[in-house]
Amino acid sequence: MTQITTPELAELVAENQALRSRMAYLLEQAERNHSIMMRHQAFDLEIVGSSTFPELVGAIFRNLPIVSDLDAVTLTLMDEGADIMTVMAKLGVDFAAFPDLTFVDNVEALGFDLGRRNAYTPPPKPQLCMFDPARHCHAFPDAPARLQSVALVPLLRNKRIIGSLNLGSVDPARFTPSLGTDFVEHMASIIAICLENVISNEMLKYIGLTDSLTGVYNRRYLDRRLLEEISRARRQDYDISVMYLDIDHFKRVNDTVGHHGGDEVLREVAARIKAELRLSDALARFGGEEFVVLLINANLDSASFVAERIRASIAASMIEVSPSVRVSVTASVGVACLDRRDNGATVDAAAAELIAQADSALYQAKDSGRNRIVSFRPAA
Ligand SMILES: Nc1nc2c(ncn2[C@@H]2O[C@H](COP(=O)(O)OP(=O)(O)OP(=O)(O)O)[C@@H](O)[C@H]2O)c(=O)[nH]1
Repeated sequence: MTQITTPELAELVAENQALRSRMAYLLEQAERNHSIMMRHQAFDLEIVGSSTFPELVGAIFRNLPIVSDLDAVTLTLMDEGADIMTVMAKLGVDFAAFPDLTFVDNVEALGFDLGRRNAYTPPPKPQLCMFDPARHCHAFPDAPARLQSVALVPLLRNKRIIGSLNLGSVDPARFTPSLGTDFVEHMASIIAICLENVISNEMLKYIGLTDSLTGVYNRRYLDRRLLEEISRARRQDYDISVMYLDIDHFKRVNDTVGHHGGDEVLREVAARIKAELRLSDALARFGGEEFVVLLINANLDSASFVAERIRASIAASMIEVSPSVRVSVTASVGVACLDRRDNGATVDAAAAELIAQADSALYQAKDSGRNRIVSFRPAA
């Protein structure tokens, strides 16, 4: 039997200790990686589950800095023609709540190295580099102090660049050109899918709620909104009114200037009505040459006052339907205010009643000569 000498024993003990501490270190690393992976999985699940644009963008800005231990996260989205911004604003998205979200109207403004591109050119790679305020001011409009290194990661859908996910750190070694980009590319691909998904959902929602000719809301939207507003007005005890507007002798307008000219008149009338309203009011085309306006926090007198302003603005000047053709139009308006003494009626019944009252006032306006407003006065 061989004897272990004291020095050999000491060496073995030291080796054992080194192995133990190495194993403890590896275990700690594995646990850390596991917890990072779990956090990222939870993040992925949250963004995949976001059904609206503000929900998704909010989740990214709120969680990604924590999950990925970042000091700045911003998003730049491609929005040629400002369609996304317009639709989101119409759907009530408050952009002031997302200062780290910006839009550009051309892909060059994203700052990627695009070179000469054709259908076969691979998509641009993420840029990992030191933060340069002059070069990166668009990606980080509100860069935190001491920002040192950044990653600008293209958001790609079917090789199309839909934007850029911009990550920043105060650690200069966090994003360097020599670092692998698989991880950030994977993260950006999930974010890109989610963004494309919610944006197209919001677009569909918008198309389903708006009138394609005039761009104002359609009847479906107003019917739904009216129910919500009646419930809220009852709860919070304020007045809401409805205005039913019909262009006078519109058949004659069409006969005179043609159907396209008539369409132009409808657009201009919608614009003139809108110009007299507050942001909280809702304007819808109910069909044909009829528009309905829902006025929030307006009693019969103030709604009638707004209606008179609208009537006057439509009658005030001729509408140019083409460079050489102009036409004069007038409109009749019926106005009614929600009767809040009648709290027993269901919200549906109250909505139908309110519209019917405005409609009957409109008929009176037509009957008594057109180009006028009539307010519905309920029996005392
Ligand atoms: N250009 C255009 N015309 C439309 C549209 N929808 C409905 N109309 C026309 O609107 C006209 C409505 O005519 P009427 O309902 O008879 O009413 P009016 O001529 O406005 O007469 P009063 O309402 O009684 O003042 C019809 O000629 C429809 O063809 C549209 O989207 N575009």
